Amino acid sequence: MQIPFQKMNGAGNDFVVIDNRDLKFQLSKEQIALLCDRQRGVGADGLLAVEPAEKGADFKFRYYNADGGEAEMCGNGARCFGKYTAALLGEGTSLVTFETIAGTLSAQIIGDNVCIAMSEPFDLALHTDIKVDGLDAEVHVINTGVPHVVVFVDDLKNTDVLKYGAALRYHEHFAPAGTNVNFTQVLDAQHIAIRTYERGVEGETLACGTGMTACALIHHLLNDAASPVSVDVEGGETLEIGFIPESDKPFTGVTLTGPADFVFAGEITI
Ligand SMILES: N[C@@H](CCC[C@H](N)C(=O)O)C(=O)O
Repeated sequence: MQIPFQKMNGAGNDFVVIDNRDLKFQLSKEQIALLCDRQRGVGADGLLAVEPAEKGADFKFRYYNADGGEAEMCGNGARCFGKYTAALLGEGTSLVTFETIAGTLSAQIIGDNVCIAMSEPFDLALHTDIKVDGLDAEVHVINTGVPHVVVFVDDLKNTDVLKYGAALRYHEHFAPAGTNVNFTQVLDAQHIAIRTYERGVEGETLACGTGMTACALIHHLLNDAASPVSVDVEGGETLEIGFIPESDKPFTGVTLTGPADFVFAGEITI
């Protein structure tokens, strides 16, 4: 089977994007994992497929992790998907809507950046009693489209993201679905840095959009940060999270703004 693809990058989180509007590709988990394999395939943290909308939006968004498993949403992927599908709709398109498992979202193209209107967060739990050996820090939980754990640390650079990330990702509390795990350091009231262990990649990625959203929102709840919060990611970029705090639910109006870049286009036979 020959598959034309576009390789894209959102703040160092990279994706294979395929146009499947005619649903001609029915890829298995193994085939998706092969496309994402950095030695045997194109290489990426995940695969995005553009499919026809079913609920009135412009498109349907499908996201698969590098292991071939489908996830509900991907923040950096959503920015890449927004930029890719805006180009499909024609030059000058600045707003695209798409259906994800986490709800219908929109992407606004603003110069080189893309701003995603995110789904309403849920499953918020601050100061949980979840513990892992050797990690002396509180664990906070929130779902920003996919499940996330947030741990505040004083020394992000020297935090063992792989060890503690894997311990929390596979913690019985989150079984069987598992969770993504973010370590975050407060730089100042409006500025944090994060490193993320991603479920489905089973390692650290250079950025995680839903993860930085989770960290910024919990930074607001615990430390009273105002909107927007700037977030430094391991890939070197700084992105912005906006939100409207609510009295009767965690947040509305959550936005994720950052880069989305075309890297190269190609065709692969699998
Ligand atoms: N890279 C992502 C999140 C992708 C999904 C995640 N690995 C999961 O399985 O929940 C992002 O930018 O949000």
